[in-house]
Amino acid sequence: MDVSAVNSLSFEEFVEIFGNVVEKCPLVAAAVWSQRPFTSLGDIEAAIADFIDGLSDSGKEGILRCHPDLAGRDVQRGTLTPESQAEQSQAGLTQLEPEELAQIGALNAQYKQRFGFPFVICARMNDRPAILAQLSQRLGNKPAHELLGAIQEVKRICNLRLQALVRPILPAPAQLSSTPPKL
Ligand SMILES: NC(=O)N[C@H]1NC(=O)NC1=O
Repeated sequence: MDVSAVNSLSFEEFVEIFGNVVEKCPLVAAAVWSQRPFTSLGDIEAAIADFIDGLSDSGKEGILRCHPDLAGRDVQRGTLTPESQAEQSQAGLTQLEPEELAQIGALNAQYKQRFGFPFVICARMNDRPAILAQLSQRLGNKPAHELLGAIQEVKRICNLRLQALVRPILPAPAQLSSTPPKL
């Protein structure tokens, strides 16, 4: 759909379609709907980013806590959202060997113990080794720094989900002149 089609959606339709651009947080879509008309895909992204940035730390943590663990219980149970399923599958996280599952499970638990929210990373922009390396590396971050870094990842995931839903505005085609240029 293009941006003008987005602008013509009712509140209910908008939340139905955009309710999971931030995982399990339809409130984000509900909050930005009133900012229509949007001028571009980037404009929608910016409205969402502004809303998230305006949340308190506990609000940001709430957003992170709505994310499923990577290669976690929801993967095993088949209860991921369709978006998360596609992302985790693309990063190779839905078909891990038992040792890899145990390794990522232990690191996820350590991360959650340290920061109080699950490890979040844009799976589509990383492969399995990069995700494991980031998980180990980010465990060493200071909590305030990690909260902001994790929220950046939420925005990356959101941007890719938005791109799957909205066509960017294409530049208008150049006008063809009917009279040949004078030489
Ligand atoms: N925990 C976590 O990062 N979850 C996610 N990342 C991603 O790209 N999709 C998700 O559901």
